[in-house]
Amino acid sequence: MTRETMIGVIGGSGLYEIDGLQDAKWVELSTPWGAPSDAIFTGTLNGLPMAFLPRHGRGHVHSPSSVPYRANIDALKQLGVTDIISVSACGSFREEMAPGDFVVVDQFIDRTFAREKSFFGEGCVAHVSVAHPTCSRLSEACFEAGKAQGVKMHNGGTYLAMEGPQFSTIAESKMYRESWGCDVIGMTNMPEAKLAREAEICYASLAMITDYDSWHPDHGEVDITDIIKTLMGNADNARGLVARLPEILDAKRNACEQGCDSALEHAILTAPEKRDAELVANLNTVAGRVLNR
Ligand SMILES: CSC[C@H]1O[C@H](OP(=O)(O)O)[C@H](O)[C@@H]1O
Ligand SMILES: Nc1ncnc2[nH]cnc12
Repeated sequence: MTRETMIGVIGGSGLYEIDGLQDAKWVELSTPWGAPSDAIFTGTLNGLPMAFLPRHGRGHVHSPSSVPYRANIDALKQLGVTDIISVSACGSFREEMAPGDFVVVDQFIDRTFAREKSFFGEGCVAHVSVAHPTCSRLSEACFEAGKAQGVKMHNGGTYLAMEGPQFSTIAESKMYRESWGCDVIGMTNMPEAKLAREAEICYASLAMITDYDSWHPDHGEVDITDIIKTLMGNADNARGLVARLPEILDAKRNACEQGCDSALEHAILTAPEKRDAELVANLNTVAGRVLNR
């Protein structure tokens, strides 16, 4: 099955707008899961359709715990987004992953606990695999685009998703780094990546390193003022990286070889006659492909 590529960029802290889109407009959408974080900026970038959504809203209104993750993914899917690039500010647990570097994340440890994590539930139960939570084809494209942009890129890394909003204690930071083998830490990629998989959208995560969290003996504790300074430079590089994606990604593509866009094929366990009609109606955008056949 060939499909038209449409890129969705979720901009994290410091990335609230992108430029260079042709025929650009802000689109307001509603979803069964509430309103998305903000209106979505749509247009084409060098011939490729693109949608940009600031995760925290313009002006940074939503905290990591209150970002409407389900509404964001549903709204991007409504627009026809096939590939999500999630851009996030992160702390680093590795000396060699320095502030200013980007990491193409390929694994997560989810320590969040105060968020809705699934579109499914009572009356329509589904279990998708997130063993490989990011799309390798899309991640590779981000890695190449970052290198072309001149950013120091790291290919692969484990992202610890914490609830926040406070940063970690030194004991937590050392545990995530030494015992759990994590590479970076942030507050937002979970449940975002899980929801993108449930919605059958390819997902890649670009972690922009802003600090060394609190484990590093020479860097002291996380300082939000330093983070913001680093974010300014990072955000320009993130915009540059995104602008290079149309040179790398095909405008039409085949089904995802990894199966991101068929994740729901056998995932729904609830028998058709036992399904909750209201939930099924709410799932129309994300799971209509399998529920309506
Ligand atoms: C600006 S420091 C903490 C803040 O930054 C990250 O946001 P995002 O992932 O949206 O870039 C982190 O997760 C926290 O929300
Ligand atoms: N050290 C850190 N911990 C959690 N989220 C972050 N975002 C940026 N730096 C972070």
